[in-house]
Amino acid sequence: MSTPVIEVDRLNLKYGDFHAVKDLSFQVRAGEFYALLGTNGAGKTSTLETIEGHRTATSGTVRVFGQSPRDRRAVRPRMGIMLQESGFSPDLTVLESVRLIGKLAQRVDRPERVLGIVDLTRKASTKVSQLSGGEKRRLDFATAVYGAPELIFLDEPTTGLDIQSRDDLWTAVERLREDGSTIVLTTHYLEEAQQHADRIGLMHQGTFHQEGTVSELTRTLPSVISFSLPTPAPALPLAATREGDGKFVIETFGLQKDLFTLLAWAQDHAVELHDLQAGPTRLDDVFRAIGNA
Ligand SMILES: Nc1ncnc2c1ncn2[C@@H]1O[C@H](COP(=O)(O)OP(=O)(O)OP(=O)(O)O)[C@@H](O)[C@H]1O
Repeated sequence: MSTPVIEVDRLNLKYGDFHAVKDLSFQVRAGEFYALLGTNGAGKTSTLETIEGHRTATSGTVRVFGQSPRDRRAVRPRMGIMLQESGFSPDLTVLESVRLIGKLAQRVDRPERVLGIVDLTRKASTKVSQLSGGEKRRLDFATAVYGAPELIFLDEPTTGLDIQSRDDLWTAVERLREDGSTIVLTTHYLEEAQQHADRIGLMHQGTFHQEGTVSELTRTLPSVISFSLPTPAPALPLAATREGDGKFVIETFGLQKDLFTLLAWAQDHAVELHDLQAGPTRLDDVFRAIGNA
């Protein structure tokens, strides 16, 4: 098997007496989409900054493309990093900023192509200071896209973007993946991680609370069926919790079977189930469960 793109082995990070990352180990393989998620202060940024070469580990090892991320000349041109704030000079135009990205990244590309991908072609000669928040975010995305790097870090990439821009960003990311890029995402928009990530590392207080595919993370919690009933209604065929406004919730590890039982019962009794919803656990629920663990 080929060398993983990222190897983190028993990483520890301390800020003075505070132990922010504790014995963390994980790997990201070539072409994989890995989401590093977690509660506030879990240690995601500290971990990513170490992988990106901005921070030195207190102990443990981090390898990127088999090399130390501190070896910037070897590693840096192969990674594109979209930070939460890129800090472009407000006096530069969009096109000048993209050219600067290219120089710093040391990757070959055409700035006009990159402007097209981030949908800023019409703003090429606009100064950065005059861009809207969403346009600035799309310019940040250009740092990750320029020269289609092998490894791409996306830190809260869709914050402040409208739906169209979000869809466009994910389409661009999927295209980069098709061309073989490895993606590492951090986000608090869990549905985006659920939709796009192959594997998720879920951090809490410096370590992994869970790590695995989306279905491995969500299968530990029951699926949910919810509906409202007109009153009066015959007795339900399954145990359900009654919430306010005539709403019922069934938690189940046998979603298909229980849904069938419920629908057959409704059919037999000519009962109409209002606002019927049924689905697997969402990542949000896995997160909420951390607090209850
Ligand atoms: N330079 C620093 N000095 C001292 N403590 C720090 C420093 N940077 C981070 N920390 C602490 O380390 C812990 C982990 O921080 P980190 O920014 O890595 O978390 P995070 O998972 O990215 O959080 P969030 O989701 O809130 O951005 C936090 O408790 C934070 O207060």
